[in-house]
Amino acid sequence: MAGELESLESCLERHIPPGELAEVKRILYGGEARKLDLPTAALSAAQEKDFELQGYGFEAAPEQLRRPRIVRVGLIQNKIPLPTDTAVAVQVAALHRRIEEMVGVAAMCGVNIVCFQEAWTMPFAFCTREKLPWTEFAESAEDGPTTKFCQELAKKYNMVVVSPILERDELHGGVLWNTAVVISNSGALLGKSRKNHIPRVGDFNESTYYMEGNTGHPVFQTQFGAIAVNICYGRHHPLNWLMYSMNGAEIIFNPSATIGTLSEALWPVEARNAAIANHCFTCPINRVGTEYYKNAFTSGDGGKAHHELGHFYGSSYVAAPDGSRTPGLSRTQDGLLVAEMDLNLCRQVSDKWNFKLPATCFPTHPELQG
Ligand SMILES: NC(=O)NCCC(=O)O
Repeated sequence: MAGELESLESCLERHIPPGELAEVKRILYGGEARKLDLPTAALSAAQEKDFELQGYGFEAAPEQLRRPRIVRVGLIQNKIPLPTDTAVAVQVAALHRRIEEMVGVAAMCGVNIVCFQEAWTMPFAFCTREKLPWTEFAESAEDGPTTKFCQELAKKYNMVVVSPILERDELHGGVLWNTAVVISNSGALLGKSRKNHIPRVGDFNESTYYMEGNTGHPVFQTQFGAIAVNICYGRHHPLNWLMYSMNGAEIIFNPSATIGTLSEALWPVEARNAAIANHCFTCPINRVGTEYYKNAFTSGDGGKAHHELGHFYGSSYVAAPDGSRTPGLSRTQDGLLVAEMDLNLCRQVSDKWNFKLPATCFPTHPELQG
């Protein structure tokens, strides 16, 4: 990608004197994250399939009464492999193939829960405001081809799969939603979580297609921990994270599609702050690359019509409740980030800092009491 910075981390590594780098990382990231020793076969497969693979671990203190609750999550960010004017079914099939190879590598790395980027089966075409062919990418969350594909992956690899798609709810008038489908490691459908804050900012014209979701703040109990999905724009709303966390989420995924000129300065702050404020792990994932549309569209601001929404800057990362975080994946390349975490850290940090407890105990807020 000409002219795009590869990543903030590679820039720091290149330019900060080695003697000061560790201190810079401590201040910026809460310390040097422990690098996971990933299998050589996985590293070679990632290289061969042309995507970045990184792995980091978060520690918790040993406890007397609870065993460590170790889980590995995988975050996948990717470009669309084909031009946006390729036939819909061909684009979907190419994305399925790409994700299949990346999930195969996640399995080699022992990933228990994998999450893909927002609307992963399609270009992020909502900027265009055109209905066809983009609405043809919508599928049933319950039994659409993508859910069936993910169920096969889940069973094959004993992995929970979080699959954010454009949903068509055939049972309720064929209405569209922006939805994350959650599939258990057994392959069973655990449920779905609909995006509950819809952007009306810049060229993010998503309300032309779907409205605020009606599924509340569901939390899914998986074999590996309690998870929730706060889709993209929901990231900017602190109370949204709070609600998932109050409902018991230990890991909150944030599958996104966002561009450098709009949100890149917010990206490292918001999900990380949510992890701190809510004593949980957060996992923001952003797509990569620039997607080109044959028909130009305007921004409704008197400016010139254009063919691109902007550069999706990747930079997916994981933040822990103690405020530490992994480095981000590349700003320009497909990537898989593996993070190992001990979920005991959530309660340990909660007991230490107590950010949430006063609100739940405060007698003038009975609505917050269980
Ligand atoms: N996909 C989406 O909601 N994008 C809006 C922009 C942002 O939240 O950064």
